[in-house]
Amino acid sequence: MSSLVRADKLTRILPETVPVTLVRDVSLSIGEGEFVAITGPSGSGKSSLLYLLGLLDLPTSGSLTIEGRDCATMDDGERARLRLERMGFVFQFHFLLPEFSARDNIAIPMRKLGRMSRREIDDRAEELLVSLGLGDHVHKRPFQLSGGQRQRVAVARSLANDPALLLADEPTGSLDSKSSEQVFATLEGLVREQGRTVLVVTHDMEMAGRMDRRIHLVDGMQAEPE
Ligand SMILES: Nc1ncnc2c1ncn2[C@@H]1O[C@H](COP(=O)(O)OP(=O)(O)OP(=O)(O)O)[C@@H](O)[C@H]1O
Repeated sequence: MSSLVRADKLTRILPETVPVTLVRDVSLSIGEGEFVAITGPSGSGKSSLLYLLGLLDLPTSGSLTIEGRDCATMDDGERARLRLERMGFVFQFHFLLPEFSARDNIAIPMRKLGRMSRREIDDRAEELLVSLGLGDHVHKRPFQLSGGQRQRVAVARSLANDPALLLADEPTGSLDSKSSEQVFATLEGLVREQGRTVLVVTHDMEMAGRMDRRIHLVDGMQAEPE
């Protein structure tokens, strides 16, 4: 299995008067098609690690390669391009634009990438919605959808540019148990049926147990899962 993400002693320290360590010496390798949980107590650095792996934050030291490319040598524009082309993000809150339909929300990253015609973009957005069981909701706006449906639209949006890596930060954290299960099943399907690579920050040990493996953090450092 080739390594999609490789981190070596990744460390992020905030340069406050008293420096704050968010992540310290995390080394990992994530292969294509893996479904990986990032777990740990509240405040252990899970989101901070995900932001580093997703190039949303920069490490203080250590190295990170994505698809064999050293991220330290990239400028802001190159990192933004890599995120847009190769990564998808899902957060605890959906961050859909309220005035746009489900389809038009999904179109946004494709328009930004600028590789397809408007027609192609609309078709792909609809296909993504259909593939996630949301074919009846193409033209609905976020307020017309349930919490779980909105989050699945956010998952569809994260897939818009066909990312190699999907990063999700507590994607079921604000959902009821039924919607959580649907969103989790959607993410699981992306790995098991489409061979995508998905990293999920989660507090939910039952969900983490259904994934391929766990990266467990305590005080910003890797630890054995309890
Ligand atoms: N900008 C910041 N300034 C100061 N401290 C911060 C900042 N960002 C994060 N922290 C602290 O760093 C630690 C790690 O935060 P992080 O959000 O990564 O943890 P987490 O494991 O994702 O937590 P949770 O499960 O509660 O979301 C926490 O103690 C947090 O309070």
